[in-house]
Amino acid sequence: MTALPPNPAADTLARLEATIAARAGTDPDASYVARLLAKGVGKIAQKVGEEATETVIAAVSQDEAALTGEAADLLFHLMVLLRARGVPLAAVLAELDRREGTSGIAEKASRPRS
Ligand SMILES: N=c1c2ncn([C@@H]3O[C@H](COP(=O)(O)OP(=O)(O)OP(=O)(O)O)[C@@H](O)[C@H]3O)c2ncn1[C@@H]1O[C@H](COP(=O)(O)O)[C@@H](O)[C@H]1O
Repeated sequence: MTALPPNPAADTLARLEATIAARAGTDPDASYVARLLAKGVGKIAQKVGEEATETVIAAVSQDEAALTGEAADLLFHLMVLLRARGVPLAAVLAELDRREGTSGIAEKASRPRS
């Protein structure tokens, strides 16, 4: 089997997932992650929605640096939301792996008509 090349992006997200897990249940006054998790899924989901909106605004009206920052905020809050719902990053990555090579256009065309 051919070895896969190193994947720094996946490493970064895996480290972030471990940090988020380590913060769960710690002092909310000392950790933003702990504070978010203590607020529950509803509040975290709301934050993800807000960060998604800010990312969209940056994409259409701001520079690359602003978009990069908002995208990082969005990914971070999404990772906290996954933790709050008990969905491991590996499950999301496995779903992306499963989709690899399937054209979005072909997949949509294969859906049963409603
Ligand atoms: N990547 C991040 C990260 N990105 C953004 N943020 C925080 O997310 C918050 C978002 O700011 P906003 O202005 O949108 O939100 P807010 O106004 O403070 O919140 P609201 O009360 O208005 O909802 C800020 O406090 C940012 O500092 C992050 N906080 C933490 N991390 C990572 O999580 C790790 C653990 O952080 P702590 O739990 O704080 O130790 C850190 O070492 C980082 O690796």
